[in-house]
Amino acid sequence: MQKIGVTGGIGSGKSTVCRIFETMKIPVYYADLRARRLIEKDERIIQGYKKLFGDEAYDAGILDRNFVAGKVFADPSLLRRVNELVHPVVREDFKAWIAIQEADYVIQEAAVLLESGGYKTLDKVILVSAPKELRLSRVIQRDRIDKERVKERMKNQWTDEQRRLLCDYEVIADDEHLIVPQVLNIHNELIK
Ligand SMILES: CC(C)(COP(=O)(O)OP(=O)(O)OC[C@H]1O[C@@H](n2cnc3c(N)ncnc32)[C@H](O)[C@@H]1O)[C@@H](O)C(=O)NCCC(=O)NCCS
Ligand SMILES: Nc1ncnc2c1ncn2[C@@H]1O[C@H](COP(=O)(O)OP(=O)(O)OP(=O)(O)O)[C@@H](O)[C@H]1O
Repeated sequence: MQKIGVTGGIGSGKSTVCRIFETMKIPVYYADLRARRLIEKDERIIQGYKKLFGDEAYDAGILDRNFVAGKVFADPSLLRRVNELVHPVVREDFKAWIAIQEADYVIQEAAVLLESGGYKTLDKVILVSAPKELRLSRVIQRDRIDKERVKERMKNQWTDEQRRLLCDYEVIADDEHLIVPQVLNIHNELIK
């Protein structure tokens, strides 16, 4: 079974694109979503996060995400340590998930798939791109989050130019291109 990555910056439209693949019965592993669960369930991550941020990072088993986000996105070395804790566990979880899927191909959706090196075990990667300013305004509107906080995350992610060098396909998810036909074209290529 082919393993396909879908990546792109914060607010690019990855999840929207993946929902279109899902309507064609393609299973999608949402790495950010799974990571959120694993950060509160996997003992190796919990112990690691407590070491880095103190026991108070968790309240009744629930991670104080705002507190941790405020620290890691302002400190690249801390973010690296957090990534080193989380990404191997996500990779392991993805492997177990694949084992129970049945389809022509499966998708892993992740914002930092290239940055993390996770793409190396995948067959093809699709980039979902949109201009930075548009991504900013989408996330601010969707999450009611402060502009500076979104920018901080962007600083810790690659640019579309960097991503393009490693990706096999691109879905342009700006205000001018329709995404459904682009997704259909890629799907047809993949099932050939
Ligand atoms: C810092 C944390 C607690 C913030 O939680 P929060 O609920 O605010 O964000 P969430 O996890 O839903 O991610 C939202 C978006 O932030 C960006 N983001 C998240 N983690 C990272 C990262 N390690 N590097 C760059 N951008 C990131 C992505 O665009 C992502 O889609 C959390 O993101 C975290 O622990 N991240 C590190 C682990 C990780 O890399 N997870 C995601 C990929 S597997
Ligand atoms: N092609 C598009 N045209 C207009 N709006 C879009 C388009 N694609 C996505 N959006 C909107 O932009 C916002 C971000 O999209 P989405 O949640 O799919 O992005 P994402 O890349 O998964 O984001 P994140 O990395 O933050 O999880 C959503 O509110 C979504 O409805």
